[in-house]
Amino acid sequence: MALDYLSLLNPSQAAAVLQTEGPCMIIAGAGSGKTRVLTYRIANLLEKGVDPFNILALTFTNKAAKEMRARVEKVVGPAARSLWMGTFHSVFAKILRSEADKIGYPRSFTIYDTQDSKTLIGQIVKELELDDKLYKPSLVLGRISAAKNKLISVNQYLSDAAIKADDEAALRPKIGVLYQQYQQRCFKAGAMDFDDLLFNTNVLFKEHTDVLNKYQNMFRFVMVDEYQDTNYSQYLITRKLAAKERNICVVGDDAQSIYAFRGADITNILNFEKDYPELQVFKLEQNYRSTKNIVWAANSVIKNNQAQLRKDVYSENEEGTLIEVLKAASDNEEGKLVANSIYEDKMNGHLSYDNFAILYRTNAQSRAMEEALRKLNIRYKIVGGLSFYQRKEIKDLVAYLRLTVNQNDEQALRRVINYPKRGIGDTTISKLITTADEHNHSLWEVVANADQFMPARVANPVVGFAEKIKSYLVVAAKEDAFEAAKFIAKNSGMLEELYADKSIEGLSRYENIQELLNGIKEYVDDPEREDKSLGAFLQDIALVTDSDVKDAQQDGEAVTLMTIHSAKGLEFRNVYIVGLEENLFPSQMMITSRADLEEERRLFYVAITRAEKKLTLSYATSRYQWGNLRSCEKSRFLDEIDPQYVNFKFAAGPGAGESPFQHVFERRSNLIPTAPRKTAATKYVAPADFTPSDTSQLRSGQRVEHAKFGFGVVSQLETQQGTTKATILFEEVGEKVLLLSFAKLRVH
Ligand SMILES: Nc1ncnc2c1ncn2[C@@H]1O[C@H](COP(=O)(O)OP(=O)(O)OP(=O)(O)O)[C@@H](O)[C@H]1O
Ligand SMILES: [Mg+2]
Repeated sequence: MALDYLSLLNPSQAAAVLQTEGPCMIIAGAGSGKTRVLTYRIANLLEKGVDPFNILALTFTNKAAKEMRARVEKVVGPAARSLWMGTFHSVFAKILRSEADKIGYPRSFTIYDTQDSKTLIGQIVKELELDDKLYKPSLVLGRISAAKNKLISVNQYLSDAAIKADDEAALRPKIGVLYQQYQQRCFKAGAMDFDDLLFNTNVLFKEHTDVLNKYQNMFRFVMVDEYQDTNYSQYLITRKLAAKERNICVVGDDAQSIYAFRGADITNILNFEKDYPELQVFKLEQNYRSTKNIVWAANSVIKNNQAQLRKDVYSENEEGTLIEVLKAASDNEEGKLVANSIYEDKMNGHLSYDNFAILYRTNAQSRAMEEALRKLNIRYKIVGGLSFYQRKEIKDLVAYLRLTVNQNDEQALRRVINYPKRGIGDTTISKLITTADEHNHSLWEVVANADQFMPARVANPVVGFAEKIKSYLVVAAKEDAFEAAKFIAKNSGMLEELYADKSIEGLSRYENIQELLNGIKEYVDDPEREDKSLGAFLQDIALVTDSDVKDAQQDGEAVTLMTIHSAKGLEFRNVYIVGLEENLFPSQMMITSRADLEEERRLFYVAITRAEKKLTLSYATSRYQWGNLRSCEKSRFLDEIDPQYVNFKFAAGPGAGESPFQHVFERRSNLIPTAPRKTAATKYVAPADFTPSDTSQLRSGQRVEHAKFGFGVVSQLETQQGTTKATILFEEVGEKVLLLSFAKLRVH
């Protein structure tokens, strides 16, 4: 035995690890070692001689899977590499890659991301001439997604009286029709969205018992982490797979269920008991992660929830420091307080920036934090948010790659048919789309044969485009993903177009493309990679969660910034939970019922329990929202923590609201040599995700933000020969006259 792992477990944990046959469930508190038990359980099975191909372990993020695999490898060696381990989506996408043809999809199906789905829905709404305010793509997609997660097919949706009544009551009677159209279009395009990956796996297993049998025999041992967050569709897949051998082990914590809004269903835990009467249940109550104070505080919060299985979580670790609360006058000041506190703790405790995490409710809150960290020259990485693969130029090139692998991919085709510009106008594109619809052809078929029904002048560039894509197909068939992508980037004209743009933004777009090519190179150079094709690479990136992308990009020690949702299962020495204000956390949008409030509270519980040694909470008394400064009230959650575990010392006293650290902060900024001395406290720093707005409707008097000059107000607009010049009075640099077409402004 490479490692005596049983000595690293308490008796209940060890019992759960040794119980390898039959169904078992561990529903236990945060930090009690559930994930550790799963890991060692797998190691134990392998040591008992079980073939790694017979073990399926489902985790919540790709990152968690990677970590689990690494830990198993430490115990059992390279056998760990052959385990089936990953998120539901990645594992079943892989299975569909070899079985999709049985349910009518190509094996090389495309995976539509959320943005693709929304764009497609937007197009259908337009074509059906529906009100796009009523039928917002995100809302429609939400309804479709909820239906799919409950395994409600288009036909069931259209014929279900209760659903119909619901949609009619919401004045949105056409959702069923949109679902139908959307599904048809995806199918025709050979594409599946994220929910389809699970929905279609269910269809596959239902309609093809031979296939189900094959996987039942293969996955003799099934394990699921974070079971409380599975939805019905996922529940059914695991139930079907485990039906034969009944060796299924699930671990989770009902108090950490935070995905009800996406269809996660706590009744899956209750169903589990019904499905397997012979179930073995293990209890883990000792938290090994956090100090006593943190565990006590977390318990005092969660006990306000009515809907929960009673658990007694305790810690044998040191009592630790009290939980600190920081009160700031504004969101910017909140950022400063947090950045300063991180700096001090790192210096005083000789810690690494990796020990720190800042958690927030919404992605937008990262801006103030980023600004403050940058001013103190503290490295950070953002997990989630606008990821690399969300950037326009990356999506453009990826669209070319997708189209090369699957010509029916309509979203990809539309994205690049006239990019870079090749003389195919909007009217021509509309004509192509209507022709495809009228004749029930895919858009690609129409594009490739445009010369048959369009005058040569119009058809030539369209056919030329199709010829280009066909030539990429040939290259992709004989070259690896890197060579193919490089060829496509050049031949499509994208590289040239981006290279010609010498602005800072243009340069960074060009660099991003290079970065993508670097990434593909790294992918094909991996000695363990068997399939180096473009198709394999695309599948890989379609499934990387944002967190994984950032992970791969950043190295060196850095503070982690992320939403609480993406922090699930993770742990950090020092944790900051920021923005503890009413309407932000708990979120105004999410709380319309007691159940919603309880979900927000569970989210707070998840956040608190990420901390090992020190927890800091912060809030601001005013904050910009939609361009207006609003005053804020502190979150009710702060009052729910038993006050004996909290140190409110910064919130009271004269001058409350001003930063108690202000002087410290200023002094610090000056101490750090790399921070520019004079301007450290005031100089504008553009946020990392600076995305310019559409300025076609810009009016004078409007407040704008420029990546270099900061905030300002438009004082004059002047249009001559189609070129508009804007005179803007900037707060920091004074008046500037800018050409609107180049200016890259964000309108507030
Ligand atoms: N018996 C043990 N002895 C020492 N450390 C332990 C033991 N069990 C777990 N730990 C440590 O406690 C921490 C929490 O464990 P783990 O992440 O497995 O908990 P979890 O129940 O999965 O938490 P969460 O609910 O947040 O997912 C980890 O750092 C783990 O290594
Ligand atoms: Mg865990």
